[in-house]
Amino acid sequence: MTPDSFAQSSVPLLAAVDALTENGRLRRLSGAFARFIASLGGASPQLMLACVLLSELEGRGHSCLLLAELAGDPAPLLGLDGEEWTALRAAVAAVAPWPRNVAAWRKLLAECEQVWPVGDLDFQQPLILDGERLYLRRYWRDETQVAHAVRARALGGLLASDADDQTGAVRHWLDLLFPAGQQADGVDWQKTACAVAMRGKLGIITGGPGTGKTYAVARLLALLFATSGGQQSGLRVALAAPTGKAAARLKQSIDVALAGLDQRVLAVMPQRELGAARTLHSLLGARPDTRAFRHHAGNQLEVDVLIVDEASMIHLEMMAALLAALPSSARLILLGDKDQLASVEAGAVLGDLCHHAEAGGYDAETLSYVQASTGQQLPQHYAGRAGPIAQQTVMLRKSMRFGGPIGQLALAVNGGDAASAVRILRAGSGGEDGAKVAWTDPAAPRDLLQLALAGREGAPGGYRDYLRLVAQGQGDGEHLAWVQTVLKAFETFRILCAVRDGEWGVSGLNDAIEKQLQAAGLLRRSGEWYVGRPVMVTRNDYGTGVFNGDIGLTLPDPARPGALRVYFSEGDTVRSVLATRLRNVDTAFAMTVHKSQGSEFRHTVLVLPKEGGGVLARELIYTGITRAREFFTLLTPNGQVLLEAIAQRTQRASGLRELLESSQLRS
Ligand SMILES: Nc1ncnc2c1ncn2[C@@H]1O[C@H](COP(=O)(O)OP(=O)(O)OP(=O)(O)O)[C@@H](O)[C@H]1O
Repeated sequence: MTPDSFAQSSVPLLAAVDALTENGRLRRLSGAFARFIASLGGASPQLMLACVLLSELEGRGHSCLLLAELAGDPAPLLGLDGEEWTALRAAVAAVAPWPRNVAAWRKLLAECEQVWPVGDLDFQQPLILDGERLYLRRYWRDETQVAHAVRARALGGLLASDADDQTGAVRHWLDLLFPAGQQADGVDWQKTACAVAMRGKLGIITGGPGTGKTYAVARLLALLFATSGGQQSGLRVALAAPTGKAAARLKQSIDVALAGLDQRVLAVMPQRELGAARTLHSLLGARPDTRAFRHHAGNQLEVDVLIVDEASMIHLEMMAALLAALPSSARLILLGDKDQLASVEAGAVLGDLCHHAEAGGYDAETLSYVQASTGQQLPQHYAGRAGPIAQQTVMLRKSMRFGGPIGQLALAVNGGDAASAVRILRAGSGGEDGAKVAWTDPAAPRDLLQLALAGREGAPGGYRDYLRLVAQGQGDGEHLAWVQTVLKAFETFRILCAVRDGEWGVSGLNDAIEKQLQAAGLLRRSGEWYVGRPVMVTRNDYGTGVFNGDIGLTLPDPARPGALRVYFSEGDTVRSVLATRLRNVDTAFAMTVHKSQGSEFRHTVLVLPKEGGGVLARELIYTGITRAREFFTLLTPNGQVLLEAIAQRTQRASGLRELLESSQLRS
């Protein structure tokens, strides 16, 4: 085909793409990306359609496009209905042959000028065809780098079970640190996790909320100090998490856990303070207006141990950057819940890393090391040959915090058992006031407003509490102490939504709640900024030092009468910024489940919309439930939506899992 005939043959497809874009069914970026690829020359309508799909999927967190989806029916994956997909397909088929199966798609794409089929000579084409996956070059590179780096860490320099001195020392300290013994299946998984993390340069500890990940990692730190010189240890430890809130929570929990250590262990710990936990952006040295970091392969971090919490929130690009910046001599410990929602941006790194965590899959070498270092024989059903990452991964299986209905509900949802989930929720609602879990069927959003105002009978929260504290003012007390009291009260209760738009979404509910609180005399709104306004930052701002996802409260500035500041809680400290300096913020009485990751509230309300589909899946419900520390309320105008969501699993297309297992890594 000549360039002109290429352009002509793409006209019907681009018209179909534009029509869907106008209706808000496709991202504007997707059509623009396909046009950009066509502008480089030689793009067939089939390739342009693949580009549109690839771009759409990237927006939904997938790192690649599986040719099997392209050859089958990708409509559900794209959130399109059958007719919309048929229109796109017909626009291609009208002018060019429609590839019949995966092999035909592979052949067609491999012949495109803008596609690099891995293994051929690389001309730096923007698209990459790797086996039966089509990638944007950036994600292919990130996946490859992550797989290389993680495998190298999992394989390199492992302690052997017969390395008598070192393994013996690990055993000695572990027996002291974990005297109580069994937790689940006759195994102390926390002790096992510490032993496995001591074995090499990678330790992955996954588990649901309250399974003691932080408790275990605090003991791991003590063990690392004890075996590296005790009080004279010069071990450089860094603590980090994807968000400021999660970082502050990690530091607080580690401090509490360290304080509870046995005196014999404390005696060998260095007296110096662990540094504050930082966000990954700050640890790596993010720079304004660029995706590059100050720390990278050529200027690595100066740490010996890096502990990263809430690892499920780390997206592919960030994980690649983190691994590049970490010296190979440093130990990386990842903590997180593999069943939570994956990162907002592309990738499902922790989920891919933890693919075998449930089953174990430990090989003979690992079993023998665990026996030598912990004195425990893992049950036979955890034995297997699951690859190097699985050997360095331990799943904590018993919640130390949730025994009651919230824990049971989370388990039922995670296991896809909708009937039990409904039973637990309904039993709570029918029971006494103050039930730990409850289900409310509102007819209209205004039914939610009472809950937003005052919580439910016997369960704490409602925004009334913190707003009353705001109204009382600081009196004769110290300003900062008052701010901390108000922030604490605000943190007890939160309304989480599954979706952003519509009357049951974040935007509709924020408006409605604001009006209700105003009508109740709890808010005095005048203009955009008002005393008591909770806000969420929607974009990193290096000038003011606030980051996407940070939540703050607007309160009077003690130094300037009439001025307002937004206060952000960070563990024991509070940061504040003049309200007028914050440009990218939303009101945050209601927030999405996605944005709530890394936070917990005493009472969490999860609001589901009237219609299912889209983002509504098991992981979202599970993440919402596990944000509740003591009380959970589900609110949905249509119970069917809950059932459908529990039945639906989120699968993100990625080649990472396969790569991690492969002994022949692409390069
Ligand atoms: N082995 C244990 N013995 C006694 N208490 C424990 C043990 N493990 C954990 N806990 C307690 O259980 C609670 C939850 O533990 P921890 O905060 O470490 O869990 P987590 O998995 O890090 O939770 P989250 O998901 O909230 O981050 C804490 O109060 C902790 O002190």
